Amino acid sequence: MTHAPEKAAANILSMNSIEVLYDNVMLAIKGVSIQVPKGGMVALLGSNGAGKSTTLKAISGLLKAERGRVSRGEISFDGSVITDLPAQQRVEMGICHVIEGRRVFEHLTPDENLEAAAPMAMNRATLKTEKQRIYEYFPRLAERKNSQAGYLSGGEQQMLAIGRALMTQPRLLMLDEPSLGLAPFLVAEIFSIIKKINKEQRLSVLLVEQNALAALEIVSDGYLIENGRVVMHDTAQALKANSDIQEFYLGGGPGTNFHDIKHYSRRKRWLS
Ligand SMILES: Nc1ncnc2c1ncn2[C@@H]1O[C@H](COP(=O)(O)OP(=O)(O)OP(=O)(O)O)[C@@H](O)[C@H]1O
Repeated sequence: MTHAPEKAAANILSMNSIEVLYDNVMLAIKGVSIQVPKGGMVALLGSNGAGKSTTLKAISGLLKAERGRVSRGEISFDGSVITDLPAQQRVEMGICHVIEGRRVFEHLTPDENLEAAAPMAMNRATLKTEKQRIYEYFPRLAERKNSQAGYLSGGEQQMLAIGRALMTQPRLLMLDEPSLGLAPFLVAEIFSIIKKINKEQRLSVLLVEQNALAALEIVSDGYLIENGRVVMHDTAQALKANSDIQEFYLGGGPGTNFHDIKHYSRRKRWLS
């Protein structure tokens, strides 16, 4: 593993030597430690099956629904240990996990989707202000706010999924593959909005992505996970300049196809 970037800011999330077991036998995460600074934006990169989604589920508490559990290590959120807390309690603390696949209520309008995501205790005036704030970040959603969400494009549904997450007024936003299946121009649009929200609201973001090129444009630093382990952690700038990362994840090497490159010795070492 390369050296970690130096950090002065306090961390909103600290995950220390976490192991995750599925079905009591399948060790999916093997001693992962990651930190997200308050107001920071960090990426979790890696290929299919590396353990990125499992890491997010360990933080949000969604493992239980999949017969998974944290078998070792500790997770702290803003100084409090949350490793064994129920998922709902973590939501109330401000942890919001947008799972892969842009889940929205397809039969409702975007406006109704946003309202349904708001905490029960939110009053009408705040609800209106919060929706307005989200429409300002996502003008495309404002244009379609009274259409049926099921008829929105993939990019608009992803915007709505993020908008729904923002309605919960999170302190840590975790996004799982927001770029999945989207055209590059839409990925660029959505990522620049995420960056804007991070900067303007000082919202801490943990971004899981296979699209390393897009992710490294907006985060301050990133962790590379392979086979359930962190194999590299560095600043986004250093990761972009790293020849292994360029070869295997940024398409800069001799082969961009996974089947072409999987025999490279360094990556084989990461996967061992
Ligand atoms: N519910 C589950 N039960 C058993 N094994 C699982 C479960 N979910 C994931 N795994 C296994 O855990 C490992 C990590 O999977 P995970 O979904 O976290 O990877 P990922 O990096 O998010 O990959 P992808 O980008 O394909 O979603 C994989 O080997 C996967 O098969």
